[in-house]
Amino acid sequence: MKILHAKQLKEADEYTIKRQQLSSWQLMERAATQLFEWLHNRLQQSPVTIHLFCGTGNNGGDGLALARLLLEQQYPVKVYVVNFSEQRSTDFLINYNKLKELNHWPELLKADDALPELPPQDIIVDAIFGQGLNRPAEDWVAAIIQHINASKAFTLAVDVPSGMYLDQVPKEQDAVVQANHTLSFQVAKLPFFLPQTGIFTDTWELLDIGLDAQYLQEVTTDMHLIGAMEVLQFYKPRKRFSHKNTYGHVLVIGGSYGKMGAPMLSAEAAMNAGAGLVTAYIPKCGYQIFQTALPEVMVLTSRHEEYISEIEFDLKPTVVAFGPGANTKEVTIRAFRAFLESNTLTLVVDADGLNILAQHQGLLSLLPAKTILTPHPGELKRLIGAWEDDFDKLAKAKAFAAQYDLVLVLKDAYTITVCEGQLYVNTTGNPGMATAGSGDTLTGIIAGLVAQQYDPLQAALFGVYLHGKAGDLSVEKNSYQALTATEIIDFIGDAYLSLFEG
Ligand SMILES: NC(=O)C1=CN([C@@H]2O[C@H](COP(=O)(O)OP(=O)(O)OC[C@H]3O[C@@H](n4cnc5c(N)ncnc54)[C@H](O)[C@@H]3O)[C@@H](O)[C@H]2O)[C@@H](O)CC1
Ligand SMILES: [K+]
Repeated sequence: MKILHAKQLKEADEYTIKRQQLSSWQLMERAATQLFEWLHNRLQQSPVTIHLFCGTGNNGGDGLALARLLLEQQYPVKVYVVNFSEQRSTDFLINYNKLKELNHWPELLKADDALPELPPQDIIVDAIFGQGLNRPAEDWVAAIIQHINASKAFTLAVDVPSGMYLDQVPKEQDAVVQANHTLSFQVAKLPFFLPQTGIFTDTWELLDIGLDAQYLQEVTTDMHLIGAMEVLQFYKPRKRFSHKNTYGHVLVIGGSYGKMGAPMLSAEAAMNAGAGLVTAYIPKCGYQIFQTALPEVMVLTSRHEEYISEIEFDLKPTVVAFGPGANTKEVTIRAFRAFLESNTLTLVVDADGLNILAQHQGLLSLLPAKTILTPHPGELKRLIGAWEDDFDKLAKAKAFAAQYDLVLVLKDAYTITVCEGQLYVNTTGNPGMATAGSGDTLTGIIAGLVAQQYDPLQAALFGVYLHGKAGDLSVEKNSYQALTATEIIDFIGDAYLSLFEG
């Protein structure tokens, strides 16, 4: 699914109005009807007081139209117009008049007005600002937002929590509505997925308001949401007439004394993701434990007992995953450099591999095209330097990925993969996955997919999706707290199966 920029969302509106021969008021009515039905389905006429805070633009217009639909069904409704501008939008005015025709007069809120009481059992609808926000709210409007946030009432935001921008982080956090749920129109918004802005709504969902399908299909964007539908488009079914060599050979290079679990998790995950063969290249001290714990995995050892001292092997892997548990000893760095100088295989680099690249940035130009790097925020900062905010982080990540022709997987609550100027936002995963070894399993899954002939970008997108889905399926049985990396591996199979359910 596409994620659109504010300008494109406006265009989608305009095309819809033109092609479906609607008035803009009718489109707003569609939006308000969807909002109404959402609430009505849940409230079933229970007499809960609904406080609607409406701005003077179209977001406010949505709020006023919703208030009318609620009043028509006898819901107790209190409407406040946050009167921040005398320039009221046309559709705001139409809906304002329609409300008055029902003999309902909204309360106008201006600077210094007393604010209404908002008891915890009531519902607040936030329709102050939508996508049109283009500067910080004035102090008295921010005070209304703070008043909403101080209430324990359930807060439902219309389109976006008021104060949230589509393309920047708000300067003042407390001038943004803290929504319990957001009902957003048709298309997902980038700030829902970023750590600094995603915090303004606990949950969100999209309401289909019938925007022009042709426009949505044809518009080109650089932001994409990746779910089951998207990964199924490049899913490769297993062939009946095939053998283990059909599905490639992953070589996992890593491990050091005390950190042998990391490459074990990667190797096992690569196996479960479907690689034909997996070999681990580790320091000698890990030999026995590897051979005992993972009978499917072949093992080569480096000469040193406790860490990788050279990388020399006499086999032809399809893909190399370097880094899990590898350590950053000088001798390991030298071995990695020598390996990179002659390597042409697709590479996945994680953990200490990323730390080595961050410390020795000259090595970056030795990476083959479309090398997959999988940094968590700390590793990313070491690689690309500090950023001002999440939007700046994405801009810097794009530039870095372009400079070295990388597939850059930015691990986070919503992992974003960056490649050739495009952002791919993953939709699976949960906070239980913030646990030791989770990243090592992701590295293994991605390598396992490259082995099966997915191109590096597809492998990264599919790998991130499967990893998150495995985590989601696992918490259904295990809870967030008890989720471990090993369980993520155990659920890779269920994650595959879930692609074909419903
Ligand atoms: N296809 C869609 O996405 C649809 C959008 N609709 C609604 O329209 C909204 C966008 O409406 P608008 O463009 O009118 O904008 P908003 O209602 O978000 O903002 C109101 C206006 O206030 C002004 N403004 C911006 N920042 C301000 C500030 N800090 N203080 C005071 N004034 C400020 C701007 O001129 C802006 O146009 C969407 O968020 C959505 O709720 C719906 O009506 C239905 C269709
Ligand atoms: K809003």
